[in-house]
Amino acid sequence: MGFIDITLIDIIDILVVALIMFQIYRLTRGTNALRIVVGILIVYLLWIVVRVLKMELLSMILGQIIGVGVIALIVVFQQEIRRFLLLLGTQYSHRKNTLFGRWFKSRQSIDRALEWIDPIVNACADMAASKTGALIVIGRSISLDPLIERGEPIDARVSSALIKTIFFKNSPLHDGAIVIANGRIAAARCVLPSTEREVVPSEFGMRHRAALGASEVTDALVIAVSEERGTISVARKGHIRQNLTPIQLHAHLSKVLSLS
Ligand SMILES: Nc1ncnc2c1ncn2[C@@H]1O[C@H](COP(=O)(O)OP(=O)(O)OP(=O)(O)O)[C@@H](O)[C@H]1O
Repeated sequence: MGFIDITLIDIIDILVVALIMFQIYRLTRGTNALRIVVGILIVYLLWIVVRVLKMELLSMILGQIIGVGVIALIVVFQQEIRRFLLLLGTQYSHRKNTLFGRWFKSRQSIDRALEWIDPIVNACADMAASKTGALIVIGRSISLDPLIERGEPIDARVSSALIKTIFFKNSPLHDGAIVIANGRIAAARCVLPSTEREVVPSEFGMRHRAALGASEVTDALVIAVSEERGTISVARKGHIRQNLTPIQLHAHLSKVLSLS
């Protein structure tokens, strides 16, 4: 074109910026952080306009604000930056799984993963029927050590009876979540990070917010059994599927965990 020269590098540049903006939107959607991002964009656009109009004083002030703002941003967005890096890691490892991992993954390890789905589903079905609240985190590729370390170590084979015993109302371990890692119940009484989203279904209390939160910062599957409603929900990648029947829960776990 005559006065605008667009090279391949420009197109890649625009696509990368669009991708970064989209990821920032995904991570901040529904939280206060989205408003902060919009505020920053407005200040930045204003700065560009002011510079084009050669308004020196205002341009200098806005320039200073943006300069200091970078440090303020790192402090304000600690959580989101962490999530962004985790998301990148997750996507990379997921891609590795799809391209090469599945080639080398033995049928044996998939069968092993499926072995402990039955006890989990049976326990959830029974706990839902008896309206026993529960929170179960099933780890995949991202390490859950930071959650496990804050809980009560268990290191036991996954069994339906053990899960129900842990969440039995009078059990000293029933509060918090259990974490299943490498096919073993690693710990109980684990405290999960709560979602910071403002918009969640009105019936969600702390248990379901914690399920969503843990699924936002890790690639784990998080099952919540509601004490109030006797329903089963599963959170994954920041999305939650509610009111699952035991059969639907089984199908969902089998599908997701076979791909781990
Ligand atoms: N951050 C957290 N990490 C782990 N467990 C949590 C967390 N927050 C709450 N819980 C668990 O959830 C229980 C309280 O759930 P609450 O009633 O507030 O949630 P809810 O989503 O309404 O669930 P329910 O439908 O079962 O009542 C706590 O007793 C605790 O066991």
